[in-house]
Amino acid sequence: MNELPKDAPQNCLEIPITIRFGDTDPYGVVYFASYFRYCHHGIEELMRRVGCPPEKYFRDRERGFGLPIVGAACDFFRPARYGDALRLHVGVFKMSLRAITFAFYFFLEGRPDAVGRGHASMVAIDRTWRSCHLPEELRQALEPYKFSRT
Ligand SMILES: CC(C)(COP(=O)(O)OP(=O)(O)OC[C@H]1O[C@@H](n2cnc3c(N)ncnc32)[C@H](O)[C@@H]1OP(=O)(O)O)[C@@H](O)C(=O)NCCC(=O)NCCSC(=O)c1cc(O)c2ccccc2c1O
Repeated sequence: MNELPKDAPQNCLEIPITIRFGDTDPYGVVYFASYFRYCHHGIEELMRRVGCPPEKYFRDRERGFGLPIVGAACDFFRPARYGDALRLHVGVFKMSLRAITFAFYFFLEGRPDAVGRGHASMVAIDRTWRSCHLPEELRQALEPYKFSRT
């Protein structure tokens, strides 16, 4: 997403990522699909941090809603390898009444510039799998992590 700021804003949540052997390709470089798993991990950790646990909010049978991913993309600027210390910064790039776009920045220890950057969008759906309003308490809880709070 071209509109993503180059640098991670200050109000992101920072999460250490352990690179597992199985996350890498035959050259020991983190495989692209693993980054998407790290991104989802970032969403889960952010939701936990704001008091909206993913196990309750991803799929709530009682209230009848879910939060599927409708789009995701990542750019990779430098390789990360097995044994590297990776840090993920996750924040909310955009949030409307029905959809949230999270942004992700990956950093390696000792490097100021992100080695990878990406985004993923979730849409609230109702029991009929049509979009509906996000739970208001989730929107409010994520507000402090929005990139620009206008
Ligand atoms: C989810 C849909 C049913 C939405 O379609 P619908 O027609 O009802 O809604 P709109 O198209 O009008 O969109 C509403 C709202 O969302 C924004 N939006 C839609 N698509 C995108 C997108 N690609 N990127 C960004 N934003 C998007 C749109 O602009 C509107 O915003 P407003 O601001 O205007 O309100 C339908 O899209 C659908 O069924 N999609 C398929 C979803 C799917 O199969 N995904 C595959 C992966 S599933 C997955 O990975 C997954 C991950 C999880 O973490 C889950 C957690 C919990 C439950 C399920 C999960 C899950 O399946």
